[in-house]
Parts: sequence; structure tokens; C-alpha cells
Amino acid sequence: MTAHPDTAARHDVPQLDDDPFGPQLLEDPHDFHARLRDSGPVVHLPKYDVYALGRYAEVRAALSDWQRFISSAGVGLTNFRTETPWRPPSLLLEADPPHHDAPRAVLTNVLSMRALRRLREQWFADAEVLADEVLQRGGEIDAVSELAEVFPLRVFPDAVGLQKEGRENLLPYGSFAFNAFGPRNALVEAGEATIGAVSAWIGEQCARDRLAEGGFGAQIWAAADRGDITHEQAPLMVRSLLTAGVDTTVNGISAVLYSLASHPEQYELLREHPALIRVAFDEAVRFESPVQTFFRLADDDVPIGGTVIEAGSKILMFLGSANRDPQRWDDPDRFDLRRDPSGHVGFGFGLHQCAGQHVARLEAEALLTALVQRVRRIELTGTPRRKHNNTLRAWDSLPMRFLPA
Ligand code: HEM
Ligand SMILES: C=Cc1ccc(C(=O)O)cc1
Repeated sequence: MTAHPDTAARHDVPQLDDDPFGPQLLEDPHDFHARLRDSGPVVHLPKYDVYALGRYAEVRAALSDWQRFISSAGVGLTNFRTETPWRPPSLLLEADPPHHDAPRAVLTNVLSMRALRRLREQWFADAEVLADEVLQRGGEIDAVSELAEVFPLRVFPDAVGLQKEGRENLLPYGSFAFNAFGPRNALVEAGEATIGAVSAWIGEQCARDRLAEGGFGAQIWAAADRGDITHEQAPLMVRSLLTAGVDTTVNGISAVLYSLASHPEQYELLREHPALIRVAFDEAVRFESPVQTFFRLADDDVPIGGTVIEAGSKILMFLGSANRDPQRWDDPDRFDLRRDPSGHVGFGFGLHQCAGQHVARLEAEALLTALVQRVRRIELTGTPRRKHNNTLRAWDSLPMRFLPA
């Protein structure tokens, strides 16, 4: 910890000089998270002049207090009050009540567990086909490119009602959007040459006449016909699905496959007790936190953690750190299907809690159900390789062997 005389007065809190968006910490954030939690409830990061929350109690408090920790100035480093966002703000993620209310109510309805029941049988069947394909190829695969990236792209674009052509734009679009929540570093610059064309394709797919009958997209447009939202809002809400709906589940599935492969006794437990499948996914979301961070803006001088964060400050919530806070979790660094992971903040918490969490859980449940029936053991056969992203905890490669039951 280094005190900066010129700013310590303004920030009467501990300071850490780390760069949470640098390659070292993106490769392995855990040591930094421990130092962040140990330094105090609120820590200043001079690198970006933001306040950091690493403990579960303060992250949960900030997520719950949407009035004072606001989203409409952006949930990335960019402050929409003083800087121009790279794209028009999301009507959900980057909105506060009352503007947030109607779009949220519509998406909650379109993506509800009840609404997803009609997809369950098809998704389970698609997962069985994919699991059979993996075993027919001998079971030696890269679980990222041949499983975690394949299944969401097989089921989700059809559920949205997207045309078949151009779906290869979805992952790069999501990766760029998640990088863009962070600083304009090399990860963001690497995507800038192509994001224009990719964004144009994404925008075109949100138009009513591109979306198949009965899909999530058409249901959003139908909500506009009913007057639940406006017709101007409908395409942006479809854009939310395309932004948040793929890279997240790809890395959520990678997380649960990696966790099970690196804890073989947990996979055995899962095969003996398939009822633990949904717990396994949420425990993996806690353990790996595919979405690591989000920002808020202090809308007023905000008391938190025994200090006051001055109005206009950006606050960085470390969801991944909160999900491994020993003050909240017993033996937090252990992937344990016997624990109750509910209360984790991997899907956020409160007003903005993930509107697509049931979609994510259904995808994971379908795939894990197919695997536990067919695969006796999952093991790593090489060194996994991470894919750095300013917001996502992602894998580039997971060399694995799936042994048939
Ligand atoms: C493992 C998969 C996923 C993870 C870890 C995840 C994580 C999150 C988190 C942490 C938030 C809270 C953002 C905040 O508080 O500022 C969030 C919000 C959101 N997520 Fe997810 N998500 C996942 C999958 C999905 C999917 C599949 C969809 C769409 C089908 C989706 C759509 C959304 C939307 C629209 C919001 C904004 C909600 C609002 O602001 O009211 N997410 N997600
Ligand atoms: C969890 C990430 C997330 C990203 C983008 C959006 C959106 O574009 O609304 C929502 C959630």
C-alpha cells in the first residue's frame, strides 16, 4: 500500500497501486482480491482514481442501494455524465428507475422460468446430441471451442429468433462490450478495428423484420405493440440479449467444466446425485465469477464501510472477490457441491440482478444432465489457457478428456 500525499487527504482510505485490468491481475486476480479485502472495506485505486469494494458486505450493500450507487452514468469506467459512451446506453444495465422499470418488467417476463419451460425439452435434446458427438470423437477435446462455445451458440440465437447468417459476430461483439466496461487498454484497442462492422450487424438483427416468430426478440416487439414499452425501445432491448446472452454463458459453462475437471471427487458426487446439477452451476458461478466486476457512480456523498465516498466518484465492485470473501463463505477457495451457494453475487444482486440468469441456468442444466448420464470422468489433459477480458473471467482453451460411462 502506498500513500499519495496529494490524494490521501481526499481519500481517507487505504490505497493500492495495482492495475486490476492489467495482464497480471487478469491472469490471476486472487492475490490482489485478498489484499483488497484485507486493506479495508473501501480502498482507493489511484491508477484509475476509483474506489474499490472487495468485501461481500460492501459489494452487497452497493448492489442493493441503486438510489445512491447509480447505473445511469454507466457501469464501466466511462462516466456518461462527462464522457461519450461507445454505444447508446443499455435501457436496463445502464438505466435507473423510473426509466429502468418498464424494460426490466418486459425482460423479466420474456426470460422467466415459466417462459423457458417451452425450451427445456429442445435444449435437453440438443445437449444430448452434443455430448454424443464429443464421445463419438473419442472424448479428447478442447472444452471451450468444442463444448462451451458450441452449446450456447446452438440454442440461444434460435431462442432469440436470429437469422442463421452472421452469428459468428456474437462472441466478438460480447467480448468487445465486456472489455469496454474497463479502461481503454490493449484489450479494447484490439477490438476497435472490427467493432464497427460487428455492431452494425448486431443492430440490424434487432429490427422487427429480422426476428423469427415466437422468439425472445419477437416477444419484445410484441410487448411494444401492447404498449408495455415503446417501439423505439424494442431494438435496444433485443441488443441487450445479444450483448449479455452469449459470452457470459460460454464462460459460465467453461467455469463449471473447469471446476468439475479440477475436482474429480466433485464430479463423482454429481454423478451419484444429479439433483445437485443446478447447485453445481451456481457454485461454479460463485467460485469462478465469469463476470468479475461492475462499476457504479456515487450519486451523492455516500456513507459506506465507515467512510464517505464523495459524490461523482466511480466505484468498482469486485464481484469475484466478494464471492470468495472468508467473512461470508466457509473455505471460499474450495469448489464444494455440498455448500449452499445461494447469496453469491455472480449474477449481481437487487434491482439489476441478472435478467437472464434462468436462461444461463437452463443451458448449464441441459448440458450437465447430458454429460453426467454419458461421462464417467472428466479430466484435464493439458494446461488450460485463460482469455483476458476487462470484465469476464474467461478461458481460451480447456484441453480435456471425457471418459464414457
Ligand atoms: C453465467 C451467465 C451470466 C452471468 C454470470 C451474468 C451476470 C450478470 C450480472 C453480474 C449482472 C448485473 C449487472 C449490474 O448489476 O450492473 C447481469 C445483468 C444482466 N444480465 Fe446477466 N449474466 C449471465 C447471463 C445472462 C444471459 C444469458 C442474459 C440474457 C439472456 C443476461 C442478460 C442480462 C441483462 C439484460 C442484465 C441487466 C439487468 C438489469 O440491469 O436490470 N445475462 N448479469
Ligand atoms: C452482465 C452483462 C450485461 C451486459 C450488457 C447488458 C445490456 O446491454 O443490457 C446487460 C448485461
